[in-house]
Amino acid sequence: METVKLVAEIKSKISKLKAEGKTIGFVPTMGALHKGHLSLVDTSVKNNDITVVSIFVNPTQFNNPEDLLTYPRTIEEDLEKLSDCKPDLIFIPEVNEIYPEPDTRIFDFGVLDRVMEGKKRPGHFNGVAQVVSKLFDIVSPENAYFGQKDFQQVAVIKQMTKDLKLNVNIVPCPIIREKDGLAMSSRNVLLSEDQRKNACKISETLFKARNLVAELSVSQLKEWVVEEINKNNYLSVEYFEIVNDTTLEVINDWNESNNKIGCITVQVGKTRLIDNVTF
Ligand SMILES: Nc1ncnc2c1ncn2[C@@H]1O[C@H](COP(=O)(O)OP(=O)(O)OP(=O)(O)O)[C@@H](O)[C@H]1O
Ligand SMILES: CC(C)(CO)[C@@H](O)C(=O)[O-]
Ligand code: BAL
Repeated sequence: METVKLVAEIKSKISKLKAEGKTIGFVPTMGALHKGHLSLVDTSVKNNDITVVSIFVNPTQFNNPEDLLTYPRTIEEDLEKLSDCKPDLIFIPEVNEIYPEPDTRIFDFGVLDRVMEGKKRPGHFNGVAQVVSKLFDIVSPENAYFGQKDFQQVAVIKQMTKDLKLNVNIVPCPIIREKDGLAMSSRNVLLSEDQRKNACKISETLFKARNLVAELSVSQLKEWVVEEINKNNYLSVEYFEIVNDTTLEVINDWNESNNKIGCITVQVGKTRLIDNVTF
């Protein structure tokens, strides 16, 4: 496992590997790694000759300056955890390596960016698209691995790859959860002990909701989920939407689509957590 900081250096290493016919798998991350990230790395290592992991807290995707400032940074521990998964290259660039000048590109993802996280975090997915397109250009992967926890992000990145005609296969990977059901997330370390204990109510409620589909209409079920979670003093639902899992259009009737996903964002003190389940 080798750590590289410079764009020119990683590009040159990758072009040599490609000339030898090696396939490249890529796992972009913002660090503060947990078993969710490591599951993506394991999948890439299994399915590619070479795995590249990037650790870069991308400033252009943060709409909230305090969120950027408090985002957990644990590089030494991250490298330690990664060494067990045996990826080949770890790319840890400084901000000016990725943005030698400001990225002024504006992407249009239509509905994909107008609902849920796109609506609540203006500019967020534009920043994600900026950094991921730059990273794809640097790493030239055949396969890139993303977690389904960030369900909307996967949809946006698939669309970006199509729009920019990039030859990268986007591989969505399942959500890895803590024992009590809480979706693993780098931001979980920001929770107090009490907040952490109560946060499992989010996934618990989503799983219970799946059993209520036969009894409740879409709007009744949405109300039930929000009320159930908000009963807990530590949790405050920002939104819960049930959407078509491809178009992300909001669903008002169970028969509108076969493939439905319920996406939630919950404020736990100052920390925003997201999760989702299929319906
Ligand atoms: N619990 C999880 N299971 C599977 N993949 C995950 C999980 N958590 C994050 N990932 C994926 O890891 C990649 C990097 O995510 P990122 O570094 O933002 O971590 P994160 O845990 O999502 O942090 P946060 O949500 O606090 O930003 C993304 O593709 C993300 O979807
Ligand atoms: C894909 C990503 C690494 C881009 O900064 C980030 O949004 C993330 O960690 O999910
Ligand atoms: N995992 C998504 C990155 C973010 O919240 O900015």
